[in-house]
Amino acid sequence: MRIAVLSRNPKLYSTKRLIEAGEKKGHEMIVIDHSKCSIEIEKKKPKVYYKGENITDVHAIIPRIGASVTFYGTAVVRQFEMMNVFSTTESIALVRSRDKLRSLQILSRAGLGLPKTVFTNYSKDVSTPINAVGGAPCVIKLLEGTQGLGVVLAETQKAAESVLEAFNGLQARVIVQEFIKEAGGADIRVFIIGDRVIGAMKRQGKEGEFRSNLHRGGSANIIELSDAEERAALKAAKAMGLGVAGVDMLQSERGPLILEVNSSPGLEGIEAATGKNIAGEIIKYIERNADYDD
Ligand SMILES: Nc1ncnc2c1ncn2[C@@H]1O[C@H](COP(=O)(O)OP(=O)(O)OP(=O)(O)O)[C@@H](O)[C@H]1O
Ligand SMILES: [Mg+2]
Ligand SMILES: [Mg+2]
Repeated sequence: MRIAVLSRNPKLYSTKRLIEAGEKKGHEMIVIDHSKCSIEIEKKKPKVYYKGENITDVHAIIPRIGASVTFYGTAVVRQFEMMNVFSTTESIALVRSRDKLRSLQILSRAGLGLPKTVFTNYSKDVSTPINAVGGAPCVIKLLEGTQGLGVVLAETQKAAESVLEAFNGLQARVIVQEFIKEAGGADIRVFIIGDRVIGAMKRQGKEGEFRSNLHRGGSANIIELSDAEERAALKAAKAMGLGVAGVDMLQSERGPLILEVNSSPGLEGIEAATGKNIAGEIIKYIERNADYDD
């Protein structure tokens, strides 16, 4: 098969690993920088151009679309779908996953445990949303934050109110969320491919840090999931329509609580923590699902 990894940087760990894993299984692997593609639309003849070349003979794509290029990257993925190319991430699911609020709404409908979350339209009344999640301490998150940036723990009612006032005054979109103290600065990342859990790790924030993101200095270890955690992760990925997903959850007194579902989950942390060939599993997923005759 000819498989394209949509990635802006061929040197990234995840991109390199996917290329390596695909080549090992005898596939022709190429990297396409989606931000440099152009899209041609006319009756029944969808085309993607990259570096002046019409891309015609790709059997599958693996989108690795960064948060800053979601709009254009999704358009390129959608165009490949129009060309009947199999994508490990459907464009519609990619869009869904990039909106924290929309994601939480979908997960809530699926009946999944979530930290209680409130969203208002830059409301001047800041005490009501804070009280609705149980008052301080509470978490205030920028909707478009990533890698733990834009996630604030407000420890007192006064701090929560002034942070929320500041964000609302700047017209920055934020959610106010119940703080899950018993998670102890840790979360669980579950890596899902198809309808199976491929690996899971527990990430612990560094001393004195409530955010467990590896980018914020957290550390990761392999973990055995409980049945409830495994079920919740699979259900979350399914509700979002993602075939490849990184589900983040907190362990709480009332069971697993889903934080978010990532559509381009990184491979480095999870491969290191679990010692598994996750890139190889993504290639196998393509082999099972892409339409291709030898
Ligand atoms: N409600 C909460 N209660 C306790 N801890 C939380 C809560 N929300 C987030 N955290 C901690 O903060 C970390 C970062 O939060 P979150 O995953 O929501 O934002 P993000 O990592 O910036 O988003 P993204 O993963 O999209 O980049 C989580 O991994 C978790 O450790
Ligand atoms: Mg996160
Ligand atoms: Mg994320």
